[in-house]
Amino acid sequence: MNIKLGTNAYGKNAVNLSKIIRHADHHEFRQVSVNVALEGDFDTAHTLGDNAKILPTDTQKNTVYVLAKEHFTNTIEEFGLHLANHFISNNPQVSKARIEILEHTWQRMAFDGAAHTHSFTGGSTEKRRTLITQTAAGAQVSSGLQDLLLLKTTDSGFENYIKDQYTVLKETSDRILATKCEATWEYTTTDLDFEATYHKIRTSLLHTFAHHKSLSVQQTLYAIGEQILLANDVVKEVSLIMPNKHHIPFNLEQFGMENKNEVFMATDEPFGYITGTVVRE
Ligand SMILES: O=c1[nH]c(=O)c2[nH]c(=O)[nH]c2[nH]1
Repeated sequence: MNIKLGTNAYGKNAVNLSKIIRHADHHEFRQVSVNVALEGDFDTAHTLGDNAKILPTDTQKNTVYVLAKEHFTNTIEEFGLHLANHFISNNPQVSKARIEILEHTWQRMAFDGAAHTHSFTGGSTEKRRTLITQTAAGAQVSSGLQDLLLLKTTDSGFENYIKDQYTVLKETSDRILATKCEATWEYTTTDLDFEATYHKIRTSLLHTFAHHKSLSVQQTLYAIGEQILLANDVVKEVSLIMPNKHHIPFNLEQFGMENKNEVFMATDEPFGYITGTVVRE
């Protein structure tokens, strides 16, 4: 029987790093979590225990902190590209470097419309994310966001679906639509204004969610992906995960009252799980 090593990778996950960027009149605070994964010629490490081609994950972790001093000054995309390039350029045994960066957002406190110089609020669930993959052929960047809570109180319905012997769900032309959105988009280039493009796409996502008259989560998902592609030539495709965070009308009739679509029971589980990728033909 012939046995060999299949796909493999190794690296350091959750390298948690925060950085103060000191500007003349205010501080910027950045907090990221970095995952490094390397693929390459590591067969003998697995089959013989020969570590001659292994750059320790501890060294990978240190590299993230050291390079952050000079090279984490801008977007997570630029920092990720620098890290990926470092591992590829300095390690001939590495054929692919994957750098994933998750950014937790902190906002400067504002008093009477003026941002405080060095105090921040955080705790939003939303995170910005990027994945850089670099091989000898070049680098590929995909970016996105996760844990973005979205909700609208009208302009959402769900009707005309299949009804079989197990269907009890009532049709509705007016329901709450709520989701915890995860979006990932693949860029066609590594040479672009990552900051401006990110904010343009995020705004487009919010705008479409807000203005779309939704016949289903599926339709809203497609509309968001379509708008992002229509407005951004630099985006190749968009993947969205939009769980349906149900708010079910509570039956007030059992207490002699009418529920005019005002009182709901928010249920965490089970939840609908709607995913899709929107691509150019
Ligand atoms: O937007 C929706 N899509 C579904 O597929 C679905 N299924 C369901 O029970 N409610 C909903 N809502």
